[in-house]
Amino acid sequence: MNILIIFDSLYGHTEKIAHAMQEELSKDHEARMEHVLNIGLGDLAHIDLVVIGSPTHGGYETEDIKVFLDGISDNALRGKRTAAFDTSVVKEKQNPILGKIIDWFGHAVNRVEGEMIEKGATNVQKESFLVDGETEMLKEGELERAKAWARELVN
Ligand SMILES: Cc1cc2nc3c(=O)[nH]c(=O)nc-3n(C[C@H](O)[C@H](O)[C@H](O)COP(=O)(O)O)c2cc1C
Repeated sequence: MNILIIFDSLYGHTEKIAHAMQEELSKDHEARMEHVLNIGLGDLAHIDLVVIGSPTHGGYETEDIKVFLDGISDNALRGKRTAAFDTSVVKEKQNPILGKIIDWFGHAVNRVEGEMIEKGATNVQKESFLVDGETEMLKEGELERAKAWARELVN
C-alpha cells in the first residue's frame, strides 16, 4: 500500500507520533511522512491511505492543516483510505477550569474528519494522542499506541 502521513507540529509531539506510525508502516508498505507545508498538489495521486495529524489548537487543527485541506480538490480523497489524529494535553493534569474549556472546544481530529469528508473521504479513522501538560512530553506508551493504531489502519 502507498501511504502518506501529512502532519503539522509546533513543539514536535505530533511529528513524533507521525514518525512512529511511519516507522511501523514502512515494515510492510511504502510509507512516507511529510510536513504539511511540503505537500504539493500532485502528492495525493497514487496514495492509498492518507493520514493527517495535527496538534489541537483551541479545539481546531492548525491553520496550515486547514489551508491544506481547503486547498485540495473536492474529490481529492475519494476512494482512498483515510485517517486523522491529533495531539492534545492530558485532561487529569489540567486545572478544572482549563479542562472544561478544552472539553468544550473538543479535539482537532473531529474538525479534520469533517473537512476530509468534504473532500471525498467516506470513513475517516480517528485517534487522539496525549501530551502530559506538566512534563511537556508525550504521555507514556503513546508511541506504542500510535504504532498499534497504524497497524489497524492497514488491516
Ligand atoms: C495555541 C494553542 C492552543 C491549544 N489548544 C488546545 C486545546 O484546545 N485542547 C488541548 O487539549 N490542547 C491544546 N493545546 C495543547 C496542544 O494541543 C499541545 O501542545 C500539542 O498537542 C502539542 O503538539 P505539537 O508538539 O505537535 O505542537 C494548545 C496549544 C497551543 C499552543
